[in-house]
Amino acid sequence: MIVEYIRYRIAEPQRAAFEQAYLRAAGPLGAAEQCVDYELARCTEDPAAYVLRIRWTSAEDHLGGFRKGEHFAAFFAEIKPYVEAIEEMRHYEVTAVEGKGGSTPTLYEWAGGAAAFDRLFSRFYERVAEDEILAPVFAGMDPHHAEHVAAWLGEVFGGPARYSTELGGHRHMASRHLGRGVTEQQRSRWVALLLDTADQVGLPADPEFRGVLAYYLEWGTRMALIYSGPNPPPLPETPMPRWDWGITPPYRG
Ligand code: HEM
Repeated sequence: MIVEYIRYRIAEPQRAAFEQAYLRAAGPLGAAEQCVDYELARCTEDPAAYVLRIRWTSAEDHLGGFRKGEHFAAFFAEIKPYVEAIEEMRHYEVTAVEGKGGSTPTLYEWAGGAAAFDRLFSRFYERVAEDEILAPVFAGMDPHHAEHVAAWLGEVFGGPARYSTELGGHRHMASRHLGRGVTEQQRSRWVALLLDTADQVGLPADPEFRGVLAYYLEWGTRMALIYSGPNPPPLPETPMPRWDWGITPPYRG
């Protein structure tokens, strides 16, 4: 991913036409498979100053793909009159300094922090031990298993990086499922029992949180099934997944 910044200086008489032109240019720009997203911002202190920010899948995709592709002509036809007004047009690499602010609580905070995840998984594995479908799968389980899975989900939901720094990280977690031959029946029972336990231990029941929780559990258990099966993919060397609210941010009415 690469970020392109284009800075314009547009005098007052042309501003409305300039923004209208970009509204039309946004059609072909947004249709391009090389374009991740884009925004045009106007400076509040100096309204002649505009910055167009476009995230491209890569600089090569931008220059070789988009510029030579089917959408460029329609895009450029709209913005051509303003090329002279460009003050800067360059690609930037995002550094390690990036992140989210505190305007939206993390899923971890919303759930109730470490105590909530510990409560969820300690109760869950008590119930697993009494469940005829799941008990055999976890018969030889590590005594710290519930605590480790709580640390995993806490980190994935935006909490402290304990699983990746102290407990082996993404690769280790995936490796713990290798060769276990988890069945679809076991997987779906795991999900159903965990969601029911979330009710039992009083995790937030709002649609947004529960929607994301169910989304994560469906994804995670299907990944566990794949890793436990006969042809597992290579173990992940990537950082742990980080889950977010996606298109359903928390409702605070
Ligand atoms: C979202 C879904 C899942 C998550 C987040 C998850 C998480 C984990 C983690 C973090 C570990 C390693 C614990 C450690 O570091 O000691 C683990 C191990 C294990 N998982 Fe999962 N898992 C999921 C789904 C499943 C499913 C569906 C099954 C089977 C029905 C399963 C069976 C096991 C077993 C048997 C182990 C080894 C337990 C032990 O000996 O300690 N997992 N899981």
